[in-house]
Amino acid sequence: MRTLLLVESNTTGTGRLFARRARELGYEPVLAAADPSRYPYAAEDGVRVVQVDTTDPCAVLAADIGEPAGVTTSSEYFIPVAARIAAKLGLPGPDPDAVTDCRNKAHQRAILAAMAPKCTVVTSVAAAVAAATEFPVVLKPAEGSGSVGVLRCETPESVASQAAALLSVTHNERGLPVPAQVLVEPYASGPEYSVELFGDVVVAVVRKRLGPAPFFVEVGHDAPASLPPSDETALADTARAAVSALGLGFGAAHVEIRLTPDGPRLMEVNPRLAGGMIPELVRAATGVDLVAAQVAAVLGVEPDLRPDRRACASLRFLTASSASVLAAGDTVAAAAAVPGVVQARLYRPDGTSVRPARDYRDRAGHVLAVADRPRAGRAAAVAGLNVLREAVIPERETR
Ligand SMILES: Nc1ncnc2c1ncn2[C@@H]1O[C@H](COP(=O)(O)OP(=O)(O)OP(=O)(O)O)[C@@H](O)[C@H]1O
Repeated sequence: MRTLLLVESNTTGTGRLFARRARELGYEPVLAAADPSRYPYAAEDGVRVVQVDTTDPCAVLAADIGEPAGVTTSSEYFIPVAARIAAKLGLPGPDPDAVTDCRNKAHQRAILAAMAPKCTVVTSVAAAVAAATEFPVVLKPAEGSGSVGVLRCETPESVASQAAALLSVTHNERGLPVPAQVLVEPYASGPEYSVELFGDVVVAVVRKRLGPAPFFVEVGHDAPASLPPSDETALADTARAAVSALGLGFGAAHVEIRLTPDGPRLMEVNPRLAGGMIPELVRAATGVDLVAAQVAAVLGVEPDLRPDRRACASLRFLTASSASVLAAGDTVAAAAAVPGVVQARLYRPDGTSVRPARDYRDRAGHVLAVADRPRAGRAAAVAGLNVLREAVIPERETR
């Protein structure tokens, strides 16, 4: 049996699509997982799961994984392990050292200094306060994703408390150790975009919408970004240059860039597909299936990156503005029935508490809309979100 080995998966968003796309290409997915209970979709979709210590490439190779024809992951945390396993098996994949280094933001900033905000890497609260000379600054952990722990700070006091909070974290949400390093950077102003690259092909430039400061929660995305061609070219050139400088270039890369008054400034290069349903957004806008392309690339199959449409797709995520509880009622069906909306979802069951969002984990659902024109796409997504929002009941109204 020809198999695709998935080394863990993301738990939200596009995780289960990797297994589905493998099957569509004629390969059977096998999911290696330390804790299979994270992935209810595996049982629902009949995906074979092998329980193993996925932090150790040798342990995975020694497990009952058959003879994979390709290896990949949709989880940020396991990109280096998947790359090492692919390399050991002589299968297509990214350079393991390049993806390992890339996951450390301090390393990234050192390589990409000319393209990114000036960054100081600190290991103590006092050093963080000393590094914050002009406000606002942004503090963030050296390793992480989904904007977890990323905070805009306006005062030395908030720098001190955020640095202390970040330095007290020793393990990430998967229980893996994280370096005791914090980045302190000047705040770069301007709208933010992501360039969705595949190899050196720009598949899409996406406009990112953020929730209220001091957090950086992605609350919406629009594709295409509808920029003047010169700005689009500047973003694409910056993304390609960054990926190349980091020694990446295999498969998908998700490159986040702010367009500041002084030109493009890199926020981050991710050596993977975008999360946050962006691959679904890109597929709705262009017809290019980035998940299928990534699965094809690791299997050594030519990925199909040809767009077959020019639609305008908009995603809007559901968040709460005060402490709330979810009660779906008929809101999902009602939001899905809004003209232009092609997908509406709530992520958690009735009765789940929802707090104002600090990072991606606090998002409670989303709406995806498609239209012929950018403004119509955005309007449909907002209209759908307004309907879905009725599922979020402020706690004060439930007392
Ligand atoms: N120096 C900065 N100036 C302005 N905004 C910043 C800066 N650094 C980070 N941000 C904002 O915070 C967001 C998250 O930062 P970063 O990408 O480093 O964290 P992350 O946890 O890897 O998030 P993600 O997985 O969403 O990319 C950025 O997309 C950007 O909006």
